[in-house]
Amino acid sequence: MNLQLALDRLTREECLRIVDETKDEIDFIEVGTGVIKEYGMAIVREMRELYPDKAIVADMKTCDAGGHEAKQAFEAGTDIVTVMAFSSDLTIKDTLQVAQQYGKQVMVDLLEVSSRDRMEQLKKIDVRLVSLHVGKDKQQEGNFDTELFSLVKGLDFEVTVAGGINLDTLPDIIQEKPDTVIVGSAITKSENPKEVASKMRKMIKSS
Ligand SMILES: O=C(CO)[C@H](O)[C@H](O)COP(=O)(O)O
Repeated sequence: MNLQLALDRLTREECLRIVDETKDEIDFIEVGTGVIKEYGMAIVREMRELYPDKAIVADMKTCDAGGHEAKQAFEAGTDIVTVMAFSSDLTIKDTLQVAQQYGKQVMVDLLEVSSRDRMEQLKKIDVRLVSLHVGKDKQQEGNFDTELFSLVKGLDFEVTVAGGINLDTLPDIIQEKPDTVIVGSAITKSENPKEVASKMRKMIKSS
């Protein structure tokens, strides 16, 4: 199981400081959507140059022009791009095709998707990696709930999970054995990001 650090609602300087502090505790660096909107591909390129051996996720949250946006992010050095599950199949297929050309991956974000039919369709178009996700605004009604795992039960996806995950909720999530746990604010907004990331890493790696 991997730990992915999500960098959201942060300045470039804060992103660089937090990654520097936590780099030994995390497996993936996620450059968040808002950070990309602020700094563009330049910050993805900068992370690639600073951390050549770390896996980088560009949280593009693409919902159209999939091939073009994927190419932008892969050219900047990312390993994984995100595309929304509610997008047209054509958008997802184009994104997958570009990822294949670069030898990289696509993570399909399941934000607001609750239908097993959609999951079956995603399987049919060869989606491999999905993200069970409770969005930032939706977190006002509650953080990631393990009930969400029912959406992917019995389907052969690589599964990541995200949505307000913290030290208290992590143990129940680990029980469900996702491939990757994505954590943002519980680490980035804490007084000691390294300490929180380190505790999470220990819990994840000892499971
Ligand atoms: O994609 C995101 C928001 O849309 C975040 O990266 C993801 O939810 C993880 O951050 P947090 O732990 O703060 O919820």
